[in-house]
Amino acid sequence: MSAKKKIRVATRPSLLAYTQTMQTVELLQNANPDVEFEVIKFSTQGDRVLNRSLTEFGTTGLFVKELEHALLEGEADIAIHSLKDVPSFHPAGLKLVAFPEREDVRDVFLSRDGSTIEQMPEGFILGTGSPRRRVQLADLRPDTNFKEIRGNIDTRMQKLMDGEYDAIILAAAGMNRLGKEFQENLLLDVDQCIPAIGQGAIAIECRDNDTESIAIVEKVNHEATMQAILAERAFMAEIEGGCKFPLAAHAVVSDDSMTMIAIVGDLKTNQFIVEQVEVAVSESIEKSKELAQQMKETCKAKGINFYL
Ligand SMILES: NCc1[nH]cc(CCC(=O)O)c1CC(=O)O
Repeated sequence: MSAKKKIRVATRPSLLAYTQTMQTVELLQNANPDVEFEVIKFSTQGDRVLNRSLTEFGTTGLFVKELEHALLEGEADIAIHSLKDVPSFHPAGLKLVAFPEREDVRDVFLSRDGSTIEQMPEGFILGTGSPRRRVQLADLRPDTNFKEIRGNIDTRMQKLMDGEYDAIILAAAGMNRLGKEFQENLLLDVDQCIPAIGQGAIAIECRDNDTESIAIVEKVNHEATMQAILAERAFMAEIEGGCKFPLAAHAVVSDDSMTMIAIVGDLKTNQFIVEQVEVAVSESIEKSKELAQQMKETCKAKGINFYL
């Protein structure tokens, strides 16, 4: 009998990254019972990786570079990412192959005392570093005092409990994957706070010439998820935006139709524009790009400067 095929899976070591990698490996294992999967953690430390990848891949994608480097160097066969962290520019030789079914796409408004956003006291302190969350929350509650926050989910929740903030915002997907419970009424509707491009989705990346790994990985792809996120990312690439200015797009595919709701804004003034389209799935990529162009024009006409 021939030896079992073995696939080396690259993950970041953070609790969320590792947990969602293990959950994705379980899907892969069920779909490929004869394959053995070995998970390898690649930390962000190490000058060799950092120096090389910074010049090779530019300055975005801080959470994916080490893993992509491991793929290119043949130290791993597949890499598992939060799609939200994967920039639209894609390095040569690699391919995003599969996107398992998306988790909850919504953001959670996590307050220290369980109050909803409507119930918060005047001038409450909200911890978020995301321009996307900031402009939308400022719209819902113009009296919000924003304060920068960093760190992983546990760190952020601890800072909330310590009283540094009255509320914070986290993606429901991360909370769910870590098994952290929260009040259902703290979930923000998609039209209250449009999620980030790719939010709630996992991307599995391979070397583009590694047909064997690609065949194994493709089995866990979820078609409707893939169509939706490819449309969101086409929109993002056309806008040419990262996470420095307020940008959001969320697509839902159902049967042959796709709806997309998107915002582009200006962090200086908290102004933003919202657009919604419904198109046939067959033209979703094209129409998403058109929407991006059209929104850029609207911003120009209204004097909204989103390139900062
Ligand atoms: N920017 C960090 C990040 N990247 C992916 C997730 C988890 C949720 C997801 O997979 O979309 C988070 C945390 C958060 O925004 O709360």
